[in-house]
Amino acid sequence: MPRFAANLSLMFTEHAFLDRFDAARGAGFDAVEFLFPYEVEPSAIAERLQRNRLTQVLFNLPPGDWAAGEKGFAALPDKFDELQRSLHSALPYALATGVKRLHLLAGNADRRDAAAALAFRRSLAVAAHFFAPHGIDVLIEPLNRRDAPGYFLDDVDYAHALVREMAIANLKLQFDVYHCQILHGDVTTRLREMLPMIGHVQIASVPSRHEPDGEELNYPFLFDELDRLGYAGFVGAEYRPRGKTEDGLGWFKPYRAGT
Ligand SMILES: O=C(O)[C@@H](O)C(=O)CO
Ligand SMILES: [Mg+2]
Repeated sequence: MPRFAANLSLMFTEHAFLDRFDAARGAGFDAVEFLFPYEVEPSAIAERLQRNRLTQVLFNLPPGDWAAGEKGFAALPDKFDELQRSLHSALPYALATGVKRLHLLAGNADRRDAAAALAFRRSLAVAAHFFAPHGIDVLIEPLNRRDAPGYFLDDVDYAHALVREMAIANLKLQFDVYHCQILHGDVTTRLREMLPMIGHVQIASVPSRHEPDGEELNYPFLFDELDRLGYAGFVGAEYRPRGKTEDGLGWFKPYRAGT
């Protein structure tokens, strides 16, 4: 049975950020993820995780000015210093939360630009090397072009080939089913092919990015497929609830611990 993590940047937003940990536990989750922790002290997050016996499964490395549309720096040759500083800023959060996966954002750049592609490879190697002594994987995630126009990493096959080719033990693919379905389709075949490189899976319905309970994809089939493939990682519920988060958890009921 897949192990689900509630994404606290999108779910339980009825509550203040720190109170979302309590709400996730109350709804039966054992694990959480979120986009960015950087506006809260690491110790405050650690305290909520401990109090609720929650596993922190993922968060993103700093993105730059997110509100202004920045989405990281890894593929931006002129921002290598900023990339390096961002690794240091994330480390105290990683240590306090015990997280074992960090998503490295690529930034807005053209994938066909040789300088951007080279910068991306260099950043991946540097970030993976930086976090390896802490037992932390660095993940890259292709985003669809409708939600993230201009984003460097806009192709799942390219990302998978890159991770395979670089062959760094703690560099992995973050396979967001929602983005993959919008970019390419053929999700099941890609999961089968890419599983050895996959460090994290995320889900949402397509096209609405609401609860994973209908629309284009058959999630019960995909969850069973992850089991058939022997996927041992987490599945991040990264969706925007249609209404109150608790009211939309019907999809999760069969997978709740103790049910
Ligand atoms: O899918 C997404 O949007 C997220 O996983 C993310 O990290 C975007 O930055
Ligand atoms: Mg995602």
